[in-house]
Amino acid sequence: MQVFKFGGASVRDAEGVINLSRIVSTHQHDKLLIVVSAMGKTTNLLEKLTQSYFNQRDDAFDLLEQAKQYHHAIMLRLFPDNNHPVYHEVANRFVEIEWILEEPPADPYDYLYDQIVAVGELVSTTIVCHYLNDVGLKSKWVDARDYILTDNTHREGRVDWKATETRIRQGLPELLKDQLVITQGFIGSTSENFTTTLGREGSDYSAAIFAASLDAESVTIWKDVPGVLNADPKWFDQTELIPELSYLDAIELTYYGATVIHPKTIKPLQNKNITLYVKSFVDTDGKGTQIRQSNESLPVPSFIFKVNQILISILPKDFSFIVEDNLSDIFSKLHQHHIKVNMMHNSAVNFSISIDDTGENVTALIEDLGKRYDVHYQKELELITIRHYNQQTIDRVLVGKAIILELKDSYTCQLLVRKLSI
Ligand SMILES: Nc1ncnc2c1ncn2[C@@H]1O[C@H](COP(=O)(O)OP(=O)(O)O)[C@@H](O)[C@H]1O
Ligand SMILES: N[C@@H](CC(=O)OP(=O)(O)O)C(=O)O
Repeated sequence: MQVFKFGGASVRDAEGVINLSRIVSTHQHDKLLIVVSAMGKTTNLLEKLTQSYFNQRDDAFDLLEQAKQYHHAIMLRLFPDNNHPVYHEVANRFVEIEWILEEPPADPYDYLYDQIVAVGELVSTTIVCHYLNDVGLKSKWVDARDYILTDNTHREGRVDWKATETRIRQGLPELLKDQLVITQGFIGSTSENFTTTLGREGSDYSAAIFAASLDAESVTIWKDVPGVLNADPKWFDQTELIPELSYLDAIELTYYGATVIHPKTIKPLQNKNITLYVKSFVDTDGKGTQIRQSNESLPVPSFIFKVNQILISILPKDFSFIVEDNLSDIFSKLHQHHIKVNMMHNSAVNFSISIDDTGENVTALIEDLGKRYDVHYQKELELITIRHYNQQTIDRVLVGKAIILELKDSYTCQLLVRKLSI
């Protein structure tokens, strides 16, 4: 059997859903599990709605209305009969958010976030599943929360692999025998049946969880790019397609921030030796990228750009050394504030980290660190990672930039840079 994953970009409008059905129809004789994300930018919108509700601002209902209208417009194109059951089912999903909004917030933010934001995936899969059935592709809607079990770390649920594998193996092979199975990416549930999410862009990871648990032959992630390129085309012109990639290089590229695949996706597939294809949903005949076990190294240098970096330098107040005790304290604070380090460097009296400048939680971290250390920071930096670098590639990315911090090992060069004002 195979697993397909369609992200938000692929189902951002009615044409996207029609295109999905075309792709699926060419595989209708295969056993196929289809993982779908929320449509377009729905997750961002529901995230905004959650913030608005939690802070008791008055636009939460307007944002909900926007989400409803957006999906309604898509449904009008796909389901001309306005008595079609999809309208009622989707309306019921949005009612779950309305119920939450009607009471003042009494639960922690992260918990509320998961209950609200998950509706994006529940709605998109309802629409996709009805459409596939309408065009003659027999499909069964499955609630991913019945299969993917996590701990209760809301917004970053950690998968209970044993329980998840057992549920998936018990339930899904039978359903896959004579129909397509459509389910949600990104969402799971705790053992007490509370909805959790797996972290932003986590639908790729969901696809890998289902595939690994079902010993799938392959996973195909359908994207708006021809495959994995040697840089994000949004930042770099003249990108090259990487036709084949080893699991190791794919893990490294995504770890350093190549957002084309969620970083947690590769490992479960590597463990089961399942091939991952990244293909274009626009040019479906294109070869795309094949990721599998290989000793071949990356054929071309690859670039990863991360903007909006903040470099935080942490110094003990009494000019003592940065020792294990300080380091363990700093790492535990990073963990408490849910902060991922993109680059780090230490000297005897200074520990520096580059992180995404995500606003409130970074401010809280700096305040917290300030209680025990002297803390300095520089904002608006850019982190450039080059995998399989050489001097020419370094020179190419440094035009108009000044290096703040540079780290190199035999395969990877990381440059934290500031734009030079002209
Ligand atoms: N190395 C890369 N190769 C291809 N695309 C990349 C790369 N790095 C980042 N991207 C970006 O990833 C995007 C696709 O991922 P994403 O927007 O998350 O898709 P989806 O929402 O469908 O899951 C592309 O539009 C591209 O801008
Ligand atoms: N909808 C979620 C999960 C996801 O993976 O989406 P996408 O496949 O569109 O990146 C998000 O936007 O974070």
